[in-house]
Amino acid sequence: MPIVGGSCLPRIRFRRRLVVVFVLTGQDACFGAGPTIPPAYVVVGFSALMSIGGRRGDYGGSVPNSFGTLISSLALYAGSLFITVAKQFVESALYHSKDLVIGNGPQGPFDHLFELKSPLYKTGSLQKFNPGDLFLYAVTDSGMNKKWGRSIKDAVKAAIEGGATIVQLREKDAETREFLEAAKACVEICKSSGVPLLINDRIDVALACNADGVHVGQSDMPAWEARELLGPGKIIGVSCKTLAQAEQAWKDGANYIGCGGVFPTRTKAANPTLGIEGLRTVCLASKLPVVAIGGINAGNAVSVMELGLPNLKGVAVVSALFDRECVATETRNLRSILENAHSRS
Ligand SMILES: Cc1ncc(COP(=O)(O)OP(=O)(O)O)c(N)n1
Ligand SMILES: Cc1ncsc1CCOP(=O)(O)O
Repeated sequence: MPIVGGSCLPRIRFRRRLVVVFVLTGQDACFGAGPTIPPAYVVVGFSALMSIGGRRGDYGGSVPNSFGTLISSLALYAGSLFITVAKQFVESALYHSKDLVIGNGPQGPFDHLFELKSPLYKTGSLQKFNPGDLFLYAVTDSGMNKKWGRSIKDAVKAAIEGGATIVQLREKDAETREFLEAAKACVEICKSSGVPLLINDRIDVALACNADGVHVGQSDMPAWEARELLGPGKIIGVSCKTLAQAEQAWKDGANYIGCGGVFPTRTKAANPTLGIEGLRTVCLASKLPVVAIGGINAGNAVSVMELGLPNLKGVAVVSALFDRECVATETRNLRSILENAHSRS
């Protein structure tokens, strides 16, 4: 601080100069590798010095000159030191607990660890993922939308109108440039409705259109590498069929897993079916929220929701929404079925 020069200090007695120097330098000081001195330390140091300096009665009577002031200052100092040490202790415990599995439950008790360690968390710019958004996950398919004469943009608009809570652009056949243009338009639509938009597989497209995140499969870029590229504020979903894959997704910093195919589907070729029991097994082991996918429609969605597992947050659907004439109507219908089932469970 440039003003901590003797000539810049006001004309005051030596002890009070000492106090001013202490206050001005103390606010940026560090003890060894420890934390920055919080303002409370500075205040305490200030009042302690004033109480010592005050013994000779040279401060004009505005600060009480007492041993009590010194004692309460020291008590305040001890209190704030305790809070700092306790905070470090808890953060360190969370850090070292990252890979602990507690029972077989789905709770994932330390899943906020990543956010705690993130610098963005401290600046308040970390976008929090809400697992409840997985409730009705609309996953697009360019082939189906073409078949019904819809653009990706219109399909996404209709799904949101019908009540989709999150959208994924899964455009397997699209050219990159065409896909990026469509993705940018969908980002705008989703942003204005407060619905997160994820891109299937294409981290490059997700970055270019500033999507809310990506969904990756077991043969795509590993989630931890996607996380490094996207940063802590983006949503990452991983397809998982096994307990080991679910465990890995958690370790890699994913936000949720997509588990399926639960029922047989024609949308994804050569995709083994897990069945409801397979879904249950993965959900019970997963420390991340789960969305079920594969052959889910208005006729069987209730059997998925009725599993009643706390980390099974919803269903992801392609053909039951997009291989239909009216996307908004199908989405609305499925949403109401899910809500009814949810309120009963
Ligand atoms: C929510 C959700 N879950 C699973 C998948 C399947 O993803 P992936 O294994 O990458 O297969 P493709 O979608 O790429 O065929 C998904 N897309 N979404
Ligand atoms: C992408 C994907 N991953 C597992 S099953 C599946 C297809 C889901 O499509 P649909 O909802 O039409 O069965």
